[in-house]
Amino acid sequence: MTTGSLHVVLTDIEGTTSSITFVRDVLFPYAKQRMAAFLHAHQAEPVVSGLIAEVRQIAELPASSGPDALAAVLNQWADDDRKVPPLKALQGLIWRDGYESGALKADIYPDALAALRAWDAAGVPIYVYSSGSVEAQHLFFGHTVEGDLRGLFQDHFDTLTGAKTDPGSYQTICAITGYQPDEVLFLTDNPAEVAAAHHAGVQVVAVQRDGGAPLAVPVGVPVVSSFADIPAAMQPTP
Ligand SMILES: CSCCC(=O)C(=O)COP(=O)(O)O
Ligand SMILES: [Mg+2]
Repeated sequence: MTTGSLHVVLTDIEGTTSSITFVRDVLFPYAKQRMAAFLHAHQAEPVVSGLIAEVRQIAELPASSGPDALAAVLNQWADDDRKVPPLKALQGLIWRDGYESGALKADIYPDALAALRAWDAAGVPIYVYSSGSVEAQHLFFGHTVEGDLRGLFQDHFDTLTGAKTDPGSYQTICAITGYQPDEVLFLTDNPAEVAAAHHAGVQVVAVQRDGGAPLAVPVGVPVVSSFADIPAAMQPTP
């Protein structure tokens, strides 16, 4: 743990700022139920057709595979919570309608919102790193139960920057944002992400929400159940 040397926040979404329940029980089913129809309707559009080509390549499907076969693969990936970039991008495209119609409203833990607002007010830059696509992250924070929160964030990263379980991804984010790893406070609920960021030299606080099973984290990494419990020595300053 360091004192007074943290100058930027990098946060995960699902299980950290916001509940796993909303993502798994609301967002994922919403996309799953609409995946086949979405592919049928939009397969000729350049963005969607590029994503379909990626799915075919990753799943080793023939070029003749149609929307129903593709949707079956994509929905299985979603059920397995695979963080495959074209799946995450397609989910984001499908969620757009739900957010814009008001059918979807993202949640955010009150303690997370309070801390994010306080850091932002103090001039601490806040970045998001989630497996959800950058597009999905904008939609998520643009349509929360607390209104449009996009202004809190400096920028967003997704798995196009690299897997969240790869230490190199955190080094890439540091290079892009211009911070040294030990200046970055990363918040996440995922032990594999904790380990990867810690390995990269990033300062990590593990977040364990809703009384889940104890997180196995490297020695010295604090585990909190609320952003309000982030140790004073790890509070970022501008
Ligand atoms: C941007 S909201 C959707 C979240 C999502 O699709 C996901 O896979 C959650 O991943 P995270 O890295 O935020 O735990
Ligand atoms: Mg998470």
